Amino acid sequence: MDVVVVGAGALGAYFGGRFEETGANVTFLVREKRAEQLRENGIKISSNLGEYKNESPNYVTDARKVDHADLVVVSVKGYHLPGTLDSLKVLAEKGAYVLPVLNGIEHISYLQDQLGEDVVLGGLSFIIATLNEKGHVIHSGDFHDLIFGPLTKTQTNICQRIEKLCDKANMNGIYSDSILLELWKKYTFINAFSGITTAANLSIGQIREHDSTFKIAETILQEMKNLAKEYHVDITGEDIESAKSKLLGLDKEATSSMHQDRRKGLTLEVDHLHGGALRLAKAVGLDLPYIETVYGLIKPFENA
Ligand SMILES: NC(=O)C1=CN([C@@H]2O[C@H](COP(=O)(O)OP(=O)(O)OC[C@H]3O[C@@H](n4cnc5c(N)ncnc54)[C@H](OP(=O)(O)O)[C@@H]3O)[C@@H](O)[C@H]2O)C=CC1
Ligand SMILES: CC(C)(CO)C(=O)C(=O)O
Repeated sequence: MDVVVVGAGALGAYFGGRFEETGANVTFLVREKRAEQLRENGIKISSNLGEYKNESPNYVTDARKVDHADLVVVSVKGYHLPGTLDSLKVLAEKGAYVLPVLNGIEHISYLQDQLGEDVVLGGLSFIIATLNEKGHVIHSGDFHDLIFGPLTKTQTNICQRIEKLCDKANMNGIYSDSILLELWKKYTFINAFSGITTAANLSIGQIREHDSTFKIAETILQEMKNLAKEYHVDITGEDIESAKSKLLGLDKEATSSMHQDRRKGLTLEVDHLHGGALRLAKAVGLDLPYIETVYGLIKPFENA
């Protein structure tokens, strides 16, 4: 399969590297600075689940240089998505399907509007990954799940092909028949987890020590359930309990990628995640007071 990865950051370099490892033809579509890093340092994954290195990965800085693509994995931050649009249009015109793996939900309808409904697949990931100063992936934790699935009936075949590719790869690829629900479940979890850890500037263990602080995360889960319902997505009480158990079961040092970005002084995805929930809520006349509060607390740290 010919795969283009747009955004060779933590996620893109990880999953792109894992696909490359199977022998798939992977091209990283990157900007100039990252191209220089790939030229000098290649792709490298450090992980307890298996190391990988490619000293000379395929990369381009211009989508028009890609001859053919079956699949485009989009792994940029929410605030960088508009900047990828011209490239995605070029690749979609060449017949590629687009698999975004960003956290959040608004990007799905945004991409569908721009590229056409049939082009955009549903995708998300559970992984803890970051890039070091050389641009190499540091994967921690013992999970590396890529969940994907069709958002229209026409996408079954490409999703089966992705499943076959994932089966060969060192990752946990999961084909979901209800990817929209999975996207909302992840969005629910991440808004609670990234919201409380980033706003409090604490890892999850310290949050759990204070009932009144943990309660904020629990209430965000509930608010996201109410929001999903307005969009005809049924997140159940059991799903909320399972998200809460996940927060309770995480290693005490664990924290969200947004909180890690805050610690590093990087730009935060708060507008894409919590801001997105507030926009969706406003459109249906719903109040999300806890999410609004957390959004306000994180906002001053948004820009690097
Ligand atoms: N990291 C994690 O553990 C997890 C992250 N996620 C989600 O995945 C998404 C990606 O996160 P992550 O991989 O951490 O982000 P990173 O910041 O590590 O990577 C994003 C990459 O996108 C590149 N980029 C931005 N704009 C463009 C463009 N126009 N063309 C090409 N490349 C571009 C950036 O390159 P440049 O160097 O040029 O700026 C950067 O390398 C986010 O939505 C995040 O919430 C989900 C699960 C876990
Ligand atoms: C919770 C986690 C680590 C799961 O992948 C995540 O998506 C994030 O922090 O952005």
